[in-house]
Amino acid sequence: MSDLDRLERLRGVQVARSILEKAFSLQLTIVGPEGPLAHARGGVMSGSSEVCRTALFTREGFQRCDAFYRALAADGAAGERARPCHLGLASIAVPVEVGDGVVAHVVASGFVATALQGCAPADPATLATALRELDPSLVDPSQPVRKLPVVRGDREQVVRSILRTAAEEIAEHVDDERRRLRARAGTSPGAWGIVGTSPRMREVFELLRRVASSDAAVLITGESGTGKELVARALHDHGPRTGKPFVAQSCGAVPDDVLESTLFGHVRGAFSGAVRSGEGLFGAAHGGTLFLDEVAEMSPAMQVKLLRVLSDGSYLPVGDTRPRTSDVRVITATHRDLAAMVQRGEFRQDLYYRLHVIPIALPPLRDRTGDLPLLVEHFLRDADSEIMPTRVSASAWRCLERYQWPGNVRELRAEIDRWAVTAAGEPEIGPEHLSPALRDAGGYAGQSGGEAAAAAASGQGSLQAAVDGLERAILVRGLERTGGNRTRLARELQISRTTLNERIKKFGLE
Ligand SMILES: Nc1ncnc2c1ncn2[C@@H]1O[C@H](COP(=O)(O)OP(=O)(O)OP(=O)(O)O)[C@@H](O)[C@H]1O
Repeated sequence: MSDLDRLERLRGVQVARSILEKAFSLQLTIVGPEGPLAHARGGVMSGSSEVCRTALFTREGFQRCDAFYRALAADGAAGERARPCHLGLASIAVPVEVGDGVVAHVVASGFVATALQGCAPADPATLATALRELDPSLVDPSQPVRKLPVVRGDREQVVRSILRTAAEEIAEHVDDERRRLRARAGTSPGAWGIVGTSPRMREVFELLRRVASSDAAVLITGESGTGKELVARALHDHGPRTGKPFVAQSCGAVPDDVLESTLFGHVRGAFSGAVRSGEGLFGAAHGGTLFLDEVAEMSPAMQVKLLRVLSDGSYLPVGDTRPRTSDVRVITATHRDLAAMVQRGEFRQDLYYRLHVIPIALPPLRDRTGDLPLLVEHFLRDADSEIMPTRVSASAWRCLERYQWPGNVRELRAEIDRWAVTAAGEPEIGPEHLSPALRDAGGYAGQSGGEAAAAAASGQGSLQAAVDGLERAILVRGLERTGGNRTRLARELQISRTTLNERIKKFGLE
């Protein structure tokens, strides 16, 4: 259910609508920044007068009516206002104010006003001409024109106060909802369950805060392991669909027929092996969020099917002829440049526009190394291993910072999990405990002591390599500990200074 849907269902709004319809034959519409909800669905507003319905049945009439409401919502004028629509019919709009902003308008429209400032009483002949202009085939438009609801001066105040009551109820609801979301999400990074305080991540959090409470389509881009699924889940958890299902599916490397039945379900006998019907993910995620990862990998045929369900919420299970509908917020992600794919004709442009209403670009880890300390702390805490050191030496930090992290945060997490083995029982994490690629990045070549120990313990590799690895690790740590004081280190290791020098040279530790 979208935000506007919820507003339409508020009790105060329903009562106001019913009074306006029954006592005044007027329609009530909530108009958000994207226009009226009923229009967004391609429908006619409830209680529309016959004239409005007639006009709305033509494409041109629908577009003009929609443009009128959008202009009304975008109009910067403060306070209540009365305007004539494209047909010359009157409307009264009351703003819904939350904080210092206007989030929507509650509008009564489609009537003739006898004494409304800014709206001359509509003249039936002009109206009939306006209707015929929309569609010359309209049969005698003067008929519906005669049945137009009329609001006389004295009743206008009653209409306004009904609209105000509805607007106040909506404002209260939006305010409550915002406070609730702020309390849960806040703007603080940690509150999203996503670690990072770098400027790039702060921009991401700000975007998340703005879009979590809406149903707007979000396209998350970023290299593999940058946290795209984490972000999609955070959007779900901090939005109005929390508590409903969150379902994730990758579209990469999945054959079309499998992906189709996974997403849309199938009926019994639809394909060999389909002994019973199966609900697809669109059905399973009803009311919640469906996260489609690697959306760029979808075949053209699947792109058409996705476009359809995004357009009107309907889809066909494999082997079925009856369309189903589902209310799902779809969030998509890709590591590819979708805009460039559209240009090359590899991805449908119409689908692209549907998907990337709100683009969120996640930076690669190498572009936000300032977040490394927090991330490392976070994963060390997560690893919760009693034998793993929680301190990282300065030289190990140098490796972490210089490394390019092609696998991004996922790779960092795996690296830290590895330390539970390579650095078990050590006082701190040193370069020798890191993976070879990380050590190389920091200028510490060779096999680490931890690796050598792990290899020796598992009986893999030569004994000499294991002994060398251990010896090297002892020297590296010793040099760090003593600040490079070889006399002290030689004493500690109970070897001569000459032997120590030889060893240091052998392992290239000068
Ligand atoms: N900023 C972050 N804070 C904490 N954990 C993170 C962050 N970013 C990513 N992670 C963790 O890294 C791992 C990978 O994240 P995720 O699966 O969301 O990445 P992805 O971009 O969707 O990857 P792929 O494109 O390969 O599917 C997960 O374990 C996730 O929890």
